[in-house]
Amino acid sequence: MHTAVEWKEGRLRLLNQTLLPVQTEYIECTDWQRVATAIQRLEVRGAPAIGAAAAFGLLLGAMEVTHTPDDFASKLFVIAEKLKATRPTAVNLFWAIDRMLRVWEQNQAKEVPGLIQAMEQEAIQIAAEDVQVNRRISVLGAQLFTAPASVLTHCNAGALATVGFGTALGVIRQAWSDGNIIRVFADETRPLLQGARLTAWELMQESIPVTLITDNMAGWVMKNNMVQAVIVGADRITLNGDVANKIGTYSVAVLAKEHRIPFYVAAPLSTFDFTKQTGDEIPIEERSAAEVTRLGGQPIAPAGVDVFNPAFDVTPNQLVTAIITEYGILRAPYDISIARIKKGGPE
Ligand SMILES: CSC[C@H]1O[C@H](OP(=O)(O)O)[C@H](O)[C@@H]1O
Repeated sequence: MHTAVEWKEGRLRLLNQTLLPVQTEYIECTDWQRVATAIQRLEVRGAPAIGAAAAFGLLLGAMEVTHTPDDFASKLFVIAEKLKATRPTAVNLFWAIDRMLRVWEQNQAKEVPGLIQAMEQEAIQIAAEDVQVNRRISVLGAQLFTAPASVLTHCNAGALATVGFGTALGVIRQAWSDGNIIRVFADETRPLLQGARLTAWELMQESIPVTLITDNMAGWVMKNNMVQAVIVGADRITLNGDVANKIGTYSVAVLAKEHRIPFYVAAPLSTFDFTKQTGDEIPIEERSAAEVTRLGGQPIAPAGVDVFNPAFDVTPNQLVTAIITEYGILRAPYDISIARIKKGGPE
C-alpha cells in the first residue's frame, strides 16, 4: 500500500492524491510552504494524514528559521499559524501542530541541534502512533461484525487518509480478513470523488470486493438490503458525539436510520475536540465553486452559476450507532462515554 506521508533521512514525501488513481507520484517537500499548499490542494488529505503532514511541515519550518535564534520563536509561531490556516475542519491538524509546539517549548533552552532533534522525534512519533492507533481501532471495530456482511462507506478514511492502515477502511480490512465483510459499497463522494478515486483504488489494491456507486444511490442500496452497516471516518467529534465528516455523510446517516442500518464512525482520540460541546461549533470548510462546476477540467454547469460547496457536514450524535476508538467502542450517551476517554483512558 502506498504511504500518504513519508519522512526519510530528513525529507518529507507526500503521495499526490489528486493524481490517483491514474498516477502514483510523490511530492518532495523541502519547505513548510509546499506542505501548506499540499494540504490546501488536497494533495495530502484526511484528518490524521494532514495532521502528520503539518507536524513535519512545522519541523521543516523550524529547521529553516534556526539560523535566527533571536526571533526563532516568533517565526515558528507564524509558521504554525499559517499551517493551521490551511483547512479549518479536521481537528487533527491543530492537535498535531500544538503537540509540536509543546515539544518546542519544553526544549527551547537546548542548543538548536538538540531542539530540532526533539521536534523531529515528536513528528516521527505522531506518525508512528497513528498507524498503531489505526490498527487498534481496526481490531476493536471488526468485533462489531460477527457474520458476513456488506457495508457502505463514504469518502476515503483509509490508509490514504492516515499515516497507515486507515480508520473506517482499517476496520473494513480487519473484518474482511476475519471473513465478516464480503463487499464494500463505496460512495463516489462528489465533488472531489475521494470514494471513486481513492477508496475503490485502495480496496482493489488488496482484492477487497468493492462496488462503486454514485452518492444518490446510497438510499436505494439500503432499501434493497444490499448493505447491513455503514462505516465512515471523521474529521472532528465534539463532546456530545456530533461528528463532522465529508459532505454527504449526514445524508447517509439519515438514510441508515430510516432503514434501521447501524451507522458506525471510526476515529482516533486525536479527532476528538474536547473544547467543543456540540457540532454547531465546528467550522465547516467551504471550497471553490470550480470543484462543483468542473469535472476533469471540463465545465459541467453554466458559467457563473451560484455554488454552495461545503466540504463537510455534521451528523448529530442521535444518528451515530457507535464511535470506534483505540480506547474502545463508544455508545450513547456520548457525553458520558466521551468524557471517560477524554484523558486518554480506556472506555
Ligand atoms: C480518517 S479521516 C478521513 C476523512 O477526511 C476526509 O476529508 P478530506 O478528503 O476532505 O480530507 C473525509 O472527511 C474522511 O472521512
